[in-house]
Amino acid sequence: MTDPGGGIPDDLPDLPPSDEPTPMAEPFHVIVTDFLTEADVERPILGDIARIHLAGAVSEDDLAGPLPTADALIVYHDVPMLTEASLSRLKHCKGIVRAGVGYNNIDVDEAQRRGIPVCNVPDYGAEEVADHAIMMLLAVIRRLLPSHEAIRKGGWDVPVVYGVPRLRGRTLGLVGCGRIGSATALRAKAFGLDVVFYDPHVAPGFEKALGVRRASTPEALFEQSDYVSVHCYLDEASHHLVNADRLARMRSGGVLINTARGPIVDQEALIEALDSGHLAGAGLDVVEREPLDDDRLRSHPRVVLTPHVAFYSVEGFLEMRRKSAEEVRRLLLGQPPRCPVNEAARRLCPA
Ligand SMILES: NC(=O)C1=CN([C@@H]2O[C@H](COP(=O)(O)OP(=O)(O)OC[C@H]3O[C@@H](n4cnc5c(N)ncnc54)[C@H](O)[C@@H]3O)[C@@H](O)[C@H]2O)C=CC1
Ligand SMILES: O=C(O)C(=O)COP(=O)(O)O
Repeated sequence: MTDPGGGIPDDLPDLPPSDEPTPMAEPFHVIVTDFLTEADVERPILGDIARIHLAGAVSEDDLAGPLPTADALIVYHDVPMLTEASLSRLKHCKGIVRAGVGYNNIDVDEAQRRGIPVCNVPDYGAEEVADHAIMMLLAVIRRLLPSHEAIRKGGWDVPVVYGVPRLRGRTLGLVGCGRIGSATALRAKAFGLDVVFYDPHVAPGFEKALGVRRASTPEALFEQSDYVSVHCYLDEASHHLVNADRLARMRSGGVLINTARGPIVDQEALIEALDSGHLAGAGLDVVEREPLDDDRLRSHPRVVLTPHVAFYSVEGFLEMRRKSAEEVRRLLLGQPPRCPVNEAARRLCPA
């Protein structure tokens, strides 16, 4: 897929300073596993030391041939999972860079066992995702799509909004309050929402600094919330964290927004809560299996869907590509990486 808003940015970094190691006679081999169809951003950053191969893989099998030659990988999201099978094919890989925040599509533990450093790009599109979450909340609550559809069909259907609640004074619960959760909290406060979060890993006192409240358990969060927006990462602990029991604890007429990862929400439980009327609606940028294969969600009148695009802006996407290529450059040259996610990568950082 080609980035529709892509192109070469004006502010690409200068060529490497002359005290860097001399480029090798035999260039490194960087494989971009999926998604990209042009390396116009990556080549100016890596071209003096590496050849870039766009594998265009849509399944792990597609990577079987190219992987043994890789000195580094840039991984997007189209390959469903970079598992042990793929990692075992890497013979001299100096590092894997996930071009994005969530690295749940890479078996990081297996990479660790093999001593392969893994890094991500955690800082390129938090504001876009927060904007997207708020947009979805507003669209669901203010019934944007039914209104729009009615007009498209020739109507001017005022009753479509009857029953819409006032936003100010309601409570938004955030599951996870890291970069994106915090950015969503700040936006929600500007709308007059009371914000509460559940996040077992953020430091005490964080809530005061942000001007929000903290719930001590997921149950407490759901019980206090009219609306819930999901912003944690996907791991074993957060898989199906949003389940039937917790949805039932939400105030009636609630709305669930998920811009994080589909499997954090039990999709069956969500559909039941929508169909029973307990939930007034949902906004989903991510679903359990992508692309969406469930017609009940696709055609649901109170669900707003987008195809995993919350991160996207022209500027954010270019920033992510540039930061990914710069990280690969550091790994290839044996320099400390900027954003290590496993111990093998952290070991390259000075103490
Ligand atoms: N839809 C999209 O386009 C995008 C989605 N994402 C997703 O959003 C997630 C969050 O991104 P950031 O805020 O940048 O990450 P972050 O690492 O800054 O924040 C994640 C927060 O979730 C918390 N957390 C982890 N497990 C939890 C649990 N079981 N319960 C409650 N909180 C928990 C962590 O303590 C952390 O504070 C990413 O991991 C990624 O999956 C990220 C970028 C774009
Ligand atoms: O950066 C992230 O984590 C994202 O979700 C961005 O989208 P992707 O995962 O690349 O489909």
